[in-house]
Amino acid sequence: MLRIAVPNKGSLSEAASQLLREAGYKQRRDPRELVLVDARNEVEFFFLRPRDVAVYVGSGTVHAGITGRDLLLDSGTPATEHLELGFGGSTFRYAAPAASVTTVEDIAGKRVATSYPRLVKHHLKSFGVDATVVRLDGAVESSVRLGVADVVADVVSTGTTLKAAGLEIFGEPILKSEAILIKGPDVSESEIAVLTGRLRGVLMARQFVLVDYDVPDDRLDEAVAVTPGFEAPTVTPLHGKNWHAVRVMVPRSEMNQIMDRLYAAGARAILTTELLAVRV
Ligand SMILES: Nc1ncnc2c1ncn2[C@@H]1O[C@H](COP(=O)(O)OP(=O)(O)OP(=O)(O)O)[C@@H](O)[C@H]1O
Ligand SMILES: O=P(O)(O)OC[C@H]1O[C@H](OP(=O)(O)OP(=O)(O)O)[C@H](O)[C@@H]1O
Ligand SMILES: [Mg+2]
Repeated sequence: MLRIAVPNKGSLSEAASQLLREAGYKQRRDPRELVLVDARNEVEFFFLRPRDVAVYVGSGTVHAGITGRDLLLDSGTPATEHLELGFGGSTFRYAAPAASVTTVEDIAGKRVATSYPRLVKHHLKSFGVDATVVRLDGAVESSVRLGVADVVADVVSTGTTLKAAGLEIFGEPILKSEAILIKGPDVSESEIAVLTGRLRGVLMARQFVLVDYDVPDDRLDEAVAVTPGFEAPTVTPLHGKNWHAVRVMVPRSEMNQIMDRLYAAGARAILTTELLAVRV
């Protein structure tokens, strides 16, 4: 049975379970459940602390897991990134009280508070900067005000937490993170091919919509040029009319612009439909 680790709390937990649910897997109803067997899909889910997911996957006791790229890199385990999951996006950045520290080089000799010590030490080393890394469990932004650090290195999403703590980001992002599927060092692609295919299918169904339209034969090429699809659109003649019907996938984010352009190209009865799941 395939063993998959899922964050049991925190920012990634709900979205990870929702993604798995949409991919046809059973997910827990009670947030206190730690293990769940999905016998029909031959998968066992382990709900673990987000930070521990990479530890289990890296040690080989669990085949695959969902975590953040920042957590994977900080873990130092041999688990590897397999698939970007399109949620839990954040950047990992340095911040300090305005004007006190403005470049990575300025951190030399100072104290940096973080929950990601390995990641930060590695980054400082790559810049040749010698500094003291203070490891904290969370609420890192308070460390400067409370006098245990001069600089913080932490996850930034909206920036609200930093602002409230009177800190400003400086330097380039240390890392761009998002939720990812990771796999163990000895797990082959084929072992997790069904899981990967299903997750890709859900991500694709979220990113694309299906567009149907009718178009006069003499403007078919013009309309098809607007919606080339992946391979080629499905084009079917309409009965008793010099028109064709076209069915094609288009990016959800461009859906309305594409519908406008299709209308201008003579297409009519333009319909957009949500996709539930996709296999490509
Ligand atoms: N505000 C946020 N927006 C987006 N992603 C975030 C945010 N905060 C954390 N993350 C991401 O979530 C993952 C783990 O962070 P999370 O806060 O869920 O775990 P934790 O800090 O270990 O747990 P907890 O906060 O419950 O102690 C990381 O990959 C991080 O990048
Ligand atoms: O830029 P923002 O949108 O404000 O989000 C970033 C904050 O979210 C996370 O904190 P979390 O809630 O996980 O608390 P923690 O520090 O205790 O982990 C992260 O550690 C930052 O503090
Ligand atoms: Mg957190």
